[in-house]
Amino acid sequence: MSQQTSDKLVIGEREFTSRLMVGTGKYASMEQMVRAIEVSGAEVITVAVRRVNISDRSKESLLDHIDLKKYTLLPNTAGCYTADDAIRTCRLAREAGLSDFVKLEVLGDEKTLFPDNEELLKAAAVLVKEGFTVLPYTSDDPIVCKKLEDIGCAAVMPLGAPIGSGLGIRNPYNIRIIMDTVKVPVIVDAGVGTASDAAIAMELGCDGVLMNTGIAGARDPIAMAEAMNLAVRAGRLAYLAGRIPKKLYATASSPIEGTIS
Ligand SMILES: CC(=O)[C@@H](O)[C@H](O)COP(=O)(O)O
Repeated sequence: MSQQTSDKLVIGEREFTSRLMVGTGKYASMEQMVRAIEVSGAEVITVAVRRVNISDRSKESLLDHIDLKKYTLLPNTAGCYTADDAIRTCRLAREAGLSDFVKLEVLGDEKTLFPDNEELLKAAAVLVKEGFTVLPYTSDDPIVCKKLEDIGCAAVMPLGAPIGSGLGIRNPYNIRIIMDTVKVPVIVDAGVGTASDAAIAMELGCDGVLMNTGIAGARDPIAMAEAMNLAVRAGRLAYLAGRIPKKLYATASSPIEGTIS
């Protein structure tokens, strides 16, 4: 079996072949979103619970456009600023039959959209106890990630950069420390701007990448979805293959030993 087919991403009791997770916001149309998701090869799709009409499922909803047999839905708590609000949103998502596999976001402020880690830890503790599989969006802080793992989160999702910024992986050193610190999967979430950002995250050894704006905001979202698909797979393969050590000086590519003088 090749590395590509045997190399699964395992989160809690779920298993995935693709290591790319994608969002559903900011597309020009539902048709464009559906096509981009398909081309991205993603199996996990995150949807803001606030965007789903859960009170009246007879009305048109974002979910009408997603093949729920094909994709794993990851409801998220985008727009929640307190633990209570995020907990309530997850409960609503579960009661409405969306999923108990949730991306937990508790934001600190509207300008940075950075996580409020204090509220995040509170919400994660409650939701894990209630049986949710919790994937928390957090800052790139190894101590917070360790606390989230100890609480029982199934993965940690440190930001690469602020949501929607496209700044890429701003602190690869912290991401590496997080990977040394926790045993649960590390999924870089937010800030990925282009394919090389995704490849860098994967080459660092991250278990996956979650993104939305980098694809939906591109001039050609379908082409970018394909680029991200390839970049995540290329980065993963390069990580598994093992990069050569960096050296200051040259080493000849054609060795001189054994040559005919
Ligand atoms: C879709 C979603 O969950 C976002 O909140 C996520 O954090 C992605 O961020 P980018 O839009 O920067 O990729």
